[in-house]
Amino acid sequence: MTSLHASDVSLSLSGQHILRSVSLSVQKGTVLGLIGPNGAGKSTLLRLLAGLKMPDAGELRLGDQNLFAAPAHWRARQIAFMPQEVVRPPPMTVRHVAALGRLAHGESGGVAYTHPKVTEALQKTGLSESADRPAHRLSGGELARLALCRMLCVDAPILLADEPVAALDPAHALMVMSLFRQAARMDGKTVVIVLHDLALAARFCDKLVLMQNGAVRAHGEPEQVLAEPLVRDVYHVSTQRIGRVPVPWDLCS
Ligand SMILES: Nc1ncnc2c1ncn2[C@@H]1O[C@H](COP(=O)(O)OP(=O)(O)OP(=O)(O)O)[C@@H](O)[C@H]1O
Repeated sequence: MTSLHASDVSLSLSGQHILRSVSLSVQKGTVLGLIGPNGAGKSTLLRLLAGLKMPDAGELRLGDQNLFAAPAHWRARQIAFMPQEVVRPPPMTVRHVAALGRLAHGESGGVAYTHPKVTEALQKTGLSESADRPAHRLSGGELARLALCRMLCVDAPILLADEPVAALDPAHALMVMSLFRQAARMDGKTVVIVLHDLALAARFCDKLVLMQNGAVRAHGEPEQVLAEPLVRDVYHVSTQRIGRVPVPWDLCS
């Protein structure tokens, strides 16, 4: 049930084609990286996969269930979504903000606040010691980890995260990418992550979808998708390899 599929999905906004016949599948227990240049359509596609926006054409399915035919409260328990823009929360403790993730299960107040999933998510995101701090005073990177923590508190089988490591230092970025991989491998979650860091994409994702101008330019194993000619053509950069991991090196004219 927890595989996620987009079939021939298209969307126009303000008269512009934003997504053009996009198809992809993500299997349970795998991490899919969604990569591509700024404006390629990654966030828009992720919002569609989360059921937050309907396509003009095409179909989105969770297993064999049409995403938009299912009730919203069912979707809220199946899919946890971390948006690109992390909003500074009102004056509440870190644990209170994390516990908002339990609203998907109709849980609030003390039930949510003391839920074992909240304690576990705080620990996994390195926020246990900050649990009683005011969340609105956190740094940008700490806020990003809190958004991730709240997403984990939902305990949904599908995790969709839009640039979850963009604001993180290298240690926390590695920790979060390991966390996603572990969620897929150990807990059988279905994970889709929007990423700009090609090295992290190569190392931690099972499959990559490379988007360009609202369409899928390439999809498959990281080594195929991150082949030098393709990266050069789409991103206009050359790469140097550290082992099998490509690192953007120079701008190409
Ligand atoms: N409401 C809207 N109306 C018109 N155009 C929009 C709207 N929302 C997004 N777009 C356009 O759709 C395109 C894709 O945006 P999207 O945010 O999905 O790209 P992205 O690949 O996530 O980019 P980035 O890497 O910069 O975050 C962009 O050109 C953007 O300007």
